[in-house]
Amino acid sequence: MSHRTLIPTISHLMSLPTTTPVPGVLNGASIPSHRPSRGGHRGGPRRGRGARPLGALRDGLPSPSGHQHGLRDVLGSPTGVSRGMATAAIRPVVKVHVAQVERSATPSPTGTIGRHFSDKTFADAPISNASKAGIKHKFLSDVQAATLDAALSGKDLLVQAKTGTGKTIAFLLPAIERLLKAPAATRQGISILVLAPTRELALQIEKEAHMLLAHHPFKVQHVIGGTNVNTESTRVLSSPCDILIATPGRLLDHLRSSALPSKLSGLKTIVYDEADRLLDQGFKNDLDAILGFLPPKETRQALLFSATISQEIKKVVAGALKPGYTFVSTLLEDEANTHEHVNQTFIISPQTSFLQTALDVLQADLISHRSSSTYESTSKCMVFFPTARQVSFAAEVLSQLPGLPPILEIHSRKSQAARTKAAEAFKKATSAVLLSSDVAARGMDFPGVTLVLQVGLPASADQYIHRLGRTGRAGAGGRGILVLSPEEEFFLRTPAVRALPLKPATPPSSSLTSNPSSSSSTALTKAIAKVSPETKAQAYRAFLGYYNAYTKPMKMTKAELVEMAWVYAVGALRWEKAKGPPSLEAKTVGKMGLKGVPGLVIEKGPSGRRREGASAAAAGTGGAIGGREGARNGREGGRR
Ligand SMILES: Nc1ncnc2c1ncn2[C@@H]1O[C@H](COP(=O)(O)OP(=O)(O)OP(=O)(O)O)[C@@H](O)[C@H]1O
Repeated sequence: MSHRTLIPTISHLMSLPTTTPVPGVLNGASIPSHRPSRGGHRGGPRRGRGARPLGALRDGLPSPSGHQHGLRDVLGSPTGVSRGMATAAIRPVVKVHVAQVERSATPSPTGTIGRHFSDKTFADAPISNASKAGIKHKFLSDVQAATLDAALSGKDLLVQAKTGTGKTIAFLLPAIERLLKAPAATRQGISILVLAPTRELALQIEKEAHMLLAHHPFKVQHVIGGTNVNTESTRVLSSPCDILIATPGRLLDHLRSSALPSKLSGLKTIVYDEADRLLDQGFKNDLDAILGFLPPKETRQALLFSATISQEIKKVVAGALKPGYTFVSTLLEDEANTHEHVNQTFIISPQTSFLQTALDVLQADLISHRSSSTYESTSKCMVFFPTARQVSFAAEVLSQLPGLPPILEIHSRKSQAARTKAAEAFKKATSAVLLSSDVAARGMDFPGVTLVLQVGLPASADQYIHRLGRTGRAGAGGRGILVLSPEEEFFLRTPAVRALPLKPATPPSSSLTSNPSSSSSTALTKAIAKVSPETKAQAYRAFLGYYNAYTKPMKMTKAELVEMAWVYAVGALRWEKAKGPPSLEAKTVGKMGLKGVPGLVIEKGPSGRRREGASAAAAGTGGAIGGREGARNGREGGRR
């Protein structure tokens, strides 16, 4: 028997300017680039166009695109919207339509209470039997129910719905259905193009598409970075492909060098998954170029989906959508954009104790998910660090420690084969720890994640929300813990974060007291001692690069930042004090604006190194901070 409640789903019809942006150009010239007075990076650093911080460049992450905004801010009252949109280019909402979606507390197929599931069934939905046969779920989720009709009618949609509520089916299903109904003569080449910001997400969407296409004649393929471009090109061009799932950088490579553009001339639907991410600065150039190869937007449907809609996206959506597009949000007004069933806490800990705190939290989760009969644990944790290099360091340390489940790592410094392997292993694992940078922050659907642990400052409130969204998916429960240092506490005071139900937590036993004689602490110290100086030097450089972008909100001078990095090197990485700080390339120091700041060691060239300021001196290793990594990972739009 189902207990039913009526939950409003709010759909806004937006009127767009009479000045249509130039086809094929995102964020066309008609859209002013000034930021709204509200929103933007109120607590975090705001990064201007073209001014990507080094911390971001290092690991290839572009500027955080903005804060999470409450529904009122996104949709707004008429005044709120005009303020939120802040331009004449996108006019205020002219019509508000409040639909009702019936939610059901009927247990979902996974046995959990599906709080984000409607009581519309796929069996009764206006879709083909072939699609019905491919779907294993019974009830449509809120976002699926709220968007199906509009998407089937061919409208352009901008959709916001919480993480893990089934957005993938919400865009794939109607696109496939529309393709099915299209005259056979128009189904030439690639009809549906799905863009995703990371390779892992593209592969995951492809899998979901395979499931939906099980009883359809259509074929799906992917083009993603990190694999052989020529092999990929041959596969896509010589085999049937109705649906292409792509990361922007690699897609552009193909568009520029192969016959792919002609295969896309009949494109019917373009999907932007993690739309706010795809439309931010990190992908802008690639996206602009891609759209230049596609037929005009008037001839195709565009579906933009994300759990977060930042201020940035509001300024650029008009380039991707047709005028008169529909905005759908399944978030209720004033509702926090995270799941009620995911308990969120934070711990304040010095950065030098971060790894000990993480270890204690992981061990506590392991114990709390241990079966009293079999003694097996179902603890499955994702641990996010700000940079790829910090992930590498943590992985080298934690994988040496006994008593932990398998330690997996996924970040931009790993080969694609290793990344895919780690993602697959974590999907299948009953108990494991996945250490990750932001490459796995969005979209990834790992079943049964019991805990998301975020260690260190998240790049933005949105990024915090997306990372947290790796747990509590499809109505399941989960827990989120954020570990911040006193310097990073400003993050909690930013308006978007204050709106979240984040509560202080008592740190696990040994981490803050850091009793050096405790066995866990001793084991950790020994493990850190075995990590290579190069890994530590890279973690130091990455740390410096990342936090360099946050000196303003941390209310720090550059000299204090350098000092903080040195404390981190000695205290957290156990870098040998007598060696002096790991060296940095002069050009990197220049880019970071740290020239002349005391406490840095700058490489002079192949022959030696030069000290800046007053710290200890000694020989060290070379290596760039982020520029090279940024360039390498730029194909995913600068993901970490
Ligand atoms: N109608 C449904 N009923 C039950 N489970 C569903 C339904 N639709 C999707 N799911 C499952 O919910 C999980 C999350 O789906 P999906 O990955 O599409 O979420 P999402 O909203 O795109 O998340 P994110 O914002 O993190 O990208 C998947 O395991 C998917 O199989």
